[in-house]
Amino acid sequence: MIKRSDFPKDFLFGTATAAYQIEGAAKEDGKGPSIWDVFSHTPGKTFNGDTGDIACDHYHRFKEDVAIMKEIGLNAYRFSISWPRVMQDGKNINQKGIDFYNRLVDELLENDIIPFITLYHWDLPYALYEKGGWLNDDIAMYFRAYATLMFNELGDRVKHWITLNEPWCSSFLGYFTGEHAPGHQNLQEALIAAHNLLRSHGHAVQAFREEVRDGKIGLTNVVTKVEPGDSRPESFFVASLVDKVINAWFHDPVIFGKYPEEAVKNYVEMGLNVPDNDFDIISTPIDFFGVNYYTRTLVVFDETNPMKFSYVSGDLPKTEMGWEIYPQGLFDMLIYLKERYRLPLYITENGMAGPDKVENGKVIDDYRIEYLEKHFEKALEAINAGVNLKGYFIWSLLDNFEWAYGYSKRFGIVYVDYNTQKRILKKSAQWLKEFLRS
Ligand SMILES: CO[C@H](O)c1c[n+]2c([nH]1)[C@H](O)[C@@H](O)[C@H](O)[C@H]2CO
Repeated sequence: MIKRSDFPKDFLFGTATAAYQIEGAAKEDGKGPSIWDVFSHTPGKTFNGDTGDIACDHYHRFKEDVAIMKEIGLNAYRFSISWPRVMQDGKNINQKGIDFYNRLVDELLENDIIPFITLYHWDLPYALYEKGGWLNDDIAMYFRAYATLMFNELGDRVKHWITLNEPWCSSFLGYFTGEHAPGHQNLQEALIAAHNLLRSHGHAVQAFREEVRDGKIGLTNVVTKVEPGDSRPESFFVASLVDKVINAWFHDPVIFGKYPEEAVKNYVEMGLNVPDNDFDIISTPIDFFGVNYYTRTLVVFDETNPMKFSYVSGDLPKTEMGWEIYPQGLFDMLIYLKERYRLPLYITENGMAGPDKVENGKVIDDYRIEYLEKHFEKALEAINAGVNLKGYFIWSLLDNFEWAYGYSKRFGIVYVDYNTQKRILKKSAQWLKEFLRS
């Protein structure tokens, strides 16, 4: 049985959340609309028409939520800042919004919890979307100004920053598949958005070096073990390409100053233009990568698809998201990232959606305890294999707004009754509390 004492003494165990998924107060104290406020209010875009208008009401209940982290014994907390809450139109400063984050940071520090801030977790100010959003090259300057503001406001107390959460999702789900805000379906736009997200990342890192000299800054990406779903050589080929797009497209430019050539060639052969400017800014040195790992990805060759591949579902046990439970993939990808990029790593998200039900006032989520235990074991195995892994943030502290799935998927170690906003520590939270003392 794995114990906390098996991990390095200074290893961080935390939970992760995001502003739009938990805060609520969507129009309070001067907050402006984000693309997710508009997208979730657009009929048909989210399960049941769910929105983040109230969510977990964390904007008003943050002290209670910090107290829960403290009770469990967590020593770190990753959260995101709502850009339109602190700059309603992406430009003008909203002091009331900034004051909320000052209160949250102070509450965390008073409870000996280290804050990790994500500057962008998908909630772009709608006013900037109306100026072209991630398709407008000027967005990098707006993002730099926003980042500089937050570094100046919180950088005296917050020493760990993440520029972007999963730019792959923001660009490919937001501009190609259309599953996420702003709901475009254009692969060329996705490539332009991806590049402007990376340019914005680079500008924020440059601003950070000027404003917070004693801090650490990184980038969090989707990381998934991509494998062929059958034994055809063509499937091995497309799996290698998909691997480059998901696992290298947003890592390579930041470290090597260029996109993975195989993937560039594939896009060019499709008649697409791959942006190639500002790689010197994009590759401004960072201090760590954040790793969001949940599952593996199986792909097969599919000539009926313009992209020549299709996702397929594997035979392993799955979570409520339909994602296979595959802890070995975490180990494999941590080793891959270490050997390719040689940077310190934090697991900035790992967790599962479960069929969580309240019975007699309790939520018995043994499946989540098993999931976490198996992934903790693989993280420790990676550390013992030489990976410089410095922390692990469980997704998530609270059940929350799961984007297009609305409130139908529960990832929290703490159950949220959305009718009453009552929090109930699930069995997994109790297990974690014991683990952190072991
Ligand atoms: C393949 O999973 C992705 O890496 C991923 C999973 N998740 C994420 N990214 C996002 O960062 C969170 O906002 C989601 O709530 C969370 C759970 O879906």
